[in-house]
Amino acid sequence: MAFEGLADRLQGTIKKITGKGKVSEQDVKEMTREVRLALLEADVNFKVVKQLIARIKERAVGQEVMESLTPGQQVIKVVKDELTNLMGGEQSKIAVADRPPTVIMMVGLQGAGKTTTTGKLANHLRKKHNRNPLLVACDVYRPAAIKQLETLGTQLDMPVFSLGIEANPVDIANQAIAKAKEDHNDYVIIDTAGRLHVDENLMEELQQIKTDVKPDEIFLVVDSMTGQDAVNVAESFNEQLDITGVVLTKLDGDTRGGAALSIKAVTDKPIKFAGMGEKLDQLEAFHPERMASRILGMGDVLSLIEKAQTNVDEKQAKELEEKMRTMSFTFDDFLEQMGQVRQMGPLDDLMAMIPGANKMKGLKNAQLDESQLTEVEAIIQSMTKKERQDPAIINGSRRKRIAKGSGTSVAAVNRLLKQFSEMKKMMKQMTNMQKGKKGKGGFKFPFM
Ligand SMILES: Nc1nc2c(ncn2[C@@H]2O[C@H](COP(=O)(O)OP(=O)(O)OP(=O)(O)O)[C@@H](O)[C@H]2O)c(=O)[nH]1
Repeated sequence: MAFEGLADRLQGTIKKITGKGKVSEQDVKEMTREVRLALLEADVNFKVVKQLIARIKERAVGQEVMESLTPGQQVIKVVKDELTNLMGGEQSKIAVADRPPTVIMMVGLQGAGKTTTTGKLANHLRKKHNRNPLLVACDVYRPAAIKQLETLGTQLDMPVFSLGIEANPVDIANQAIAKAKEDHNDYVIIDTAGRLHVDENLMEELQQIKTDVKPDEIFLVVDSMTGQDAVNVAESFNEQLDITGVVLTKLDGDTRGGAALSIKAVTDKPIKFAGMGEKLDQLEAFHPERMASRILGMGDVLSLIEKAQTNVDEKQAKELEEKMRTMSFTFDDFLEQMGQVRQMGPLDDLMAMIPGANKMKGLKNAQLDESQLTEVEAIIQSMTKKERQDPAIINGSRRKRIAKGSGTSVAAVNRLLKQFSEMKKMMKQMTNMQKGKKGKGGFKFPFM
């Protein structure tokens, strides 16, 4: 899970100070020392750490904390603010050219995930912004790279412009832009060549494309798992190309987060997007504040809601809400609900967005296991239609049969039936509470 190692350490540290009614300078000193160590261990650039700690210290012993009624919490707010600022403060939006098409040039080293990200970005622009991009294959040194982009284009059902490996990348880019104007593509995303290392010839070629094409954005794609190496690569590309933003890939596997926390401070260029998996819909706009929240275990409810809005069918959600209110929610609905939650991505990532979920005892290793979801689905599928609607009729011998049919155990079946009945009880209580408050039910199912 992204930032897991860093998050674990920081959360332990801040827990100690959160509840304090009084915060002494000594407390702040101890906390900042631990934060400093946690960040260095996460491979955050040491200069960046030094400056950050100085700012946290200054604010944490300042008036805003000392005169506050909840100094412990106020200190954590300072840490969160400063982490947010470190990652760029506000979310940085993607450019829109006055006259279409908007041209985005993708640059980066080989293997960083440039081509995959080109596809993901095109998908994001279409899904979230209703745009109609043209993808351009400018990596003429590797025929496989052109093929890879064409395959992505087919998967996404999007046009890909290529002139094979004989043409000059500057010509390809120019002709692609002319074609985009003709075909009314409002974005042109150029996938350029990568190299194993920062190399003079490559930079010259990229500079030529830049001078000729005048892109609205130059996105550097870096692999976040490479930590400070990614920061050094970003520094070189920025010096030579004056990039406009960074896309951090493979953040899903980056438990440390050193690149994410250092890149903005070192290059002064914002992180625009984060790659959270290999699939084409696993690209997220980068929100510094939400990321800081996740690192500090405060959850990221906004991203969760946005994910739910994209992946959960609104009509089905309304129907489900109605069923819950009228208490006619069955195992069939439960199965459907699970399917929708699954579409939202790996459970671990979802849980990281729920405030405090990582602190719930047993949740981390027990209930987050995908195989358990599969088990639950198998059990429900082994019930008869009648049983799914009214699980109270499932007696001892049926429990055994269901366990056998689903390849699980009677204990697992019993557990699920118990959980379901408890969930219904809880729904009833919540519905009653809502009724008491508003006179009318308005219960919302989690994730919706
Ligand atoms: N887990 C994970 N894998 C990713 C992500 N982004 C890219 N990858 C994987 O990283 C590998 C390299 O990606 P490519 O897109 O082929 O790399 P590239 O930078 O275009 O490489 P060149 O075309 O050689 O320059 C592929 O296996 C991708 O699936 C991400 O956000 N998360």
